[in-house]
Amino acid sequence: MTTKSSLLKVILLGDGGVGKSSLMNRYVSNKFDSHLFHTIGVEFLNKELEVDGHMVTLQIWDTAGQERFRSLRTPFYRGSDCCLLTFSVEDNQSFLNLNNWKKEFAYYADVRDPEKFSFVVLGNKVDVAERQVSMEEAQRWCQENGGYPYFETSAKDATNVSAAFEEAVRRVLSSEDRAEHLLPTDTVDLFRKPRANGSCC
Ligand SMILES: Nc1nc2c(ncn2[C@@H]2O[C@H](COP(=O)(O)OP(=O)(O)OP(=O)(O)O)[C@@H](O)[C@H]2O)c(=O)[nH]1
Repeated sequence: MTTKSSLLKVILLGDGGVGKSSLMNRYVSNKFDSHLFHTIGVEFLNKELEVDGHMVTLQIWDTAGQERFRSLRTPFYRGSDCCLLTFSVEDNQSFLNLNNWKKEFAYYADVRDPEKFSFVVLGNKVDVAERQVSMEEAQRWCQENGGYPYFETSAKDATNVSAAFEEAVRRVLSSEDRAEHLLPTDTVDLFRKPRANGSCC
């Protein structure tokens, strides 16, 4: 087991109101607020965890999904190790918009090959009775877009929230340039080069 912790940046993207802030708060603080305000710009929280023997400091960036905050969020995409594309299963438009979110991320994060980047897709609010997006539809979209892992989550009742974030870490650690991600958190690598499937600041 490694004793030093690696720093990984994970970013949550998706339409306003799909539950990005709620997923982050559930995962980091194990709390849920049914009256959250919209995020303005970006916010981030850190969480330490161990995945398959690796100590990791996960830096989770929560972004504003509303279109009017686009220019405030996009500068923070660069350097992400994994992107959690989030929609709400009770809102079909938020599912249809996943393509736009993927494109926006790839453009501003300077990702050359989105099929190889570590995207994970979250269908949130599975606790609601009336869904507009089926699990099969979402899985099909993931298959057609590079075979991204798909998780049906609920920030409200905590379904699959930890599993989704842990999968994000596994994807990054098992990616081709794994060694690059194992820098301890107290190290600044001045020579860090842009990754083949992503970018860094
Ligand atoms: N039923 C249910 N409601 C949820 C869930 N997750 C979030 N919500 C509710 O959905 C609303 C929006 O949640 P947020 O977490 O603020 O959504 P967001 O994606 O961060 O929104 P922006 O900040 O505008 O981008 C809030 O009222 C939450 O309480 C969930 O899993 N189930």
